[in-house]
Amino acid sequence: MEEHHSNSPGKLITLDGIDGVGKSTQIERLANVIREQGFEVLTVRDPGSTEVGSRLRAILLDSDLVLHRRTEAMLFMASRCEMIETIIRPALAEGKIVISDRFLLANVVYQSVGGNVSTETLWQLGRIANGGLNPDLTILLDMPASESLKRLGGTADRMEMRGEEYMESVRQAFLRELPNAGGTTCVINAAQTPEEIHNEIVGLSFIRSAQS
Ligand SMILES: Nc1ncnc2c1ncn2[C@@H]1O[C@H](COP(=O)(O)OP(=O)(O)OP(=O)(O)O)[C@@H](O)[C@H]1O
Ligand SMILES: Cc1cn([C@H]2C[C@H](O)[C@@H](COP(=O)(O)O)O2)c(=O)[nH]c1=O
Repeated sequence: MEEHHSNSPGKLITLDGIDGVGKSTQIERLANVIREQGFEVLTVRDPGSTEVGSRLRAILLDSDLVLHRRTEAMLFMASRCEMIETIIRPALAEGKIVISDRFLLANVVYQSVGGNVSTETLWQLGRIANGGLNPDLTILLDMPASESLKRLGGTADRMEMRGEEYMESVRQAFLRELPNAGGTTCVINAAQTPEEIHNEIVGLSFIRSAQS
């Protein structure tokens, strides 16, 4: 399968990182800034953003189903495939800026840690499921799991129930696997105020050049 970044007029930006680092908070701010520059922006959530993706999200995160780790991985990939083919690709073809809350990088790190599926297998399966679509920019928000998990309220989902040690291992895997995400990548310290993080994101040369 030929590997290519989105070669459509649009751009695919993804934000990722362990639970609680502040992805949703930053995506909202970033989308507003890019819209103010006159671009059409679409935000999506992985897993989710389609009917089947929302149903798979419920199965994956909130059900008590026991899943083999490869089953878990491929269900996330199935959700992403539907989101790419029915939502993301058409938006890119129309020249929109698509910002995704998570993407294949999360799949590789969350489903490889503590399981018996290698990162190499997950990258290979995930790239097939994505039809070869890579992000143009991946922003990794990074901070210790011991701090990010303090920010979470409510009922823990399947991944959060695996505990702090698992989440810190996922954090380390994010840092290790980021270079394989394709396109431009960057790490931003998430242990700052929302404003400081936002200013770093909008200051990225990729973001500034997309606006020029
Ligand atoms: N820079 C920050 N400093 C302190 N608290 C923050 C910061 N950014 C977000 N928060 C708070 O942390 C919580 C999680 O934020 P947010 O939902 O944006 O994170 P997330 O990475 O999307 O989380 P999840 O992965 O669980 O969806 C929210 O209560 C939010 O208000
Ligand atoms: C895309 C993707 C996500 N996950 C995990 C990561 C989180 O714990 C949840 C998603 O919920 P959030 O509100 O975005 O934090 O699912 C995963 O394990 N594998 C994936 O491919």
